[in-house]
Amino acid sequence: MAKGRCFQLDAKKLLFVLSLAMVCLSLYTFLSDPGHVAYWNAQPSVHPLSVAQLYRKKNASDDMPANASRTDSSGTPDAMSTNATDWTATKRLPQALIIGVKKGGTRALLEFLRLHPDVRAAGSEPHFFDRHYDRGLDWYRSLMPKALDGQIVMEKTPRYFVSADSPARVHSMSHEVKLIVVVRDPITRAISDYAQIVSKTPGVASFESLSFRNGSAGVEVNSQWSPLWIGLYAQHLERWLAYFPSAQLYFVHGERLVTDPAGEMAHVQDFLGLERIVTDKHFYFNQTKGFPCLKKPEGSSQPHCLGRTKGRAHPQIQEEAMRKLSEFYRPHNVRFYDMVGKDFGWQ
Ligand SMILES: Nc1ncnc2c1ncn2[C@@H]1O[C@H](COP(=O)(O)OS(=O)(=O)O)[C@@H](OP(=O)(O)O)[C@H]1O
Repeated sequence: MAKGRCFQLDAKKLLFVLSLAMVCLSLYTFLSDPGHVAYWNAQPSVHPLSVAQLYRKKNASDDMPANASRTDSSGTPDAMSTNATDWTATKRLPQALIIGVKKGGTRALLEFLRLHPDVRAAGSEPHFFDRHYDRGLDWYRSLMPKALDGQIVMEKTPRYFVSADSPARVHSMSHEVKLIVVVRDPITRAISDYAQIVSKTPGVASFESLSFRNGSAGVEVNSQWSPLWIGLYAQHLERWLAYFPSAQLYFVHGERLVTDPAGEMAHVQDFLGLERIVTDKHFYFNQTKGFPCLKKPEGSSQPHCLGRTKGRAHPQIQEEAMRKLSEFYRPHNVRFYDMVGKDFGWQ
């Protein structure tokens, strides 16, 4: 009888141990399934390290960041991540915009910024706030590349700077968005704009004849002509300052972006709160092009210069016209320097 009871107790213990083992086994199987881990890591996935930091850790021996090694064709991180389930890339609205100016060097700036592992940028100009606003924010978001938490999403549309509706619309998307404007001597900018017009519309009237018209007080500057009107930076900036504090805007010196790209990029990275990863190591001066080019652009290991539409030959403008335009822009430029607290040195 006692023997039988003892056997009954042992059987109970055995059953208990077996059940415990089953529970442990199920728990182990559950946790080691990546699907479940991904579930627990479901977005928003906040990684304690920025992509730049992870990039450096993993590529300590390689001094050239190239987004290509981190993304597949859809822009989804792959090869770089040590554990793919740590990463959840999503499409987000931009936190920074290059809003202008047309012909200021906006494409160059965007391409330079794309070298940064913490930047994800839309390739073409969305023109959302000036032309396609009625398509809605979901449409706009769909144009953005996928980005990880910690990465800054950006786009460039130089028309925004001069578009009357854009400041209010951008503000209603985000009060905190960072705004970058690449500015360049308004006269050179106008000539660059004109060179583009000529390339698209051969036979167009001369720059001089479009720049001036007969007014009541004799020949006057035709400030309504778009290439000249865009250069009235102070006037356009006023509209943005009605919505955003000046600390939220950064003005890139367009001329210096050509002569000292790394120096300008240091300021831009600081403004965006990024580590200074894009440096002089990334640029070389291409004598044939006459501009700085990239040693290894995003998505390629080959040196790359911007295309033929960037760095066009400018027509020679008559001295008298240059003098009059310089006189015309002087007070506008001075006002602009006062507004931004920086003298760009345009004559
Ligand atoms: N690295 C590099 N390579 C080539 N071009 C460079 C570079 N950096 C600045 N720039 C200047 O960029 C000018 C074109 O400006 P944008 O890109 O803003 O033009 S656009 O508004 O998008 O059409 C373009 O103007 P143009 O020289 O008049 O063609 C260039 O002067």
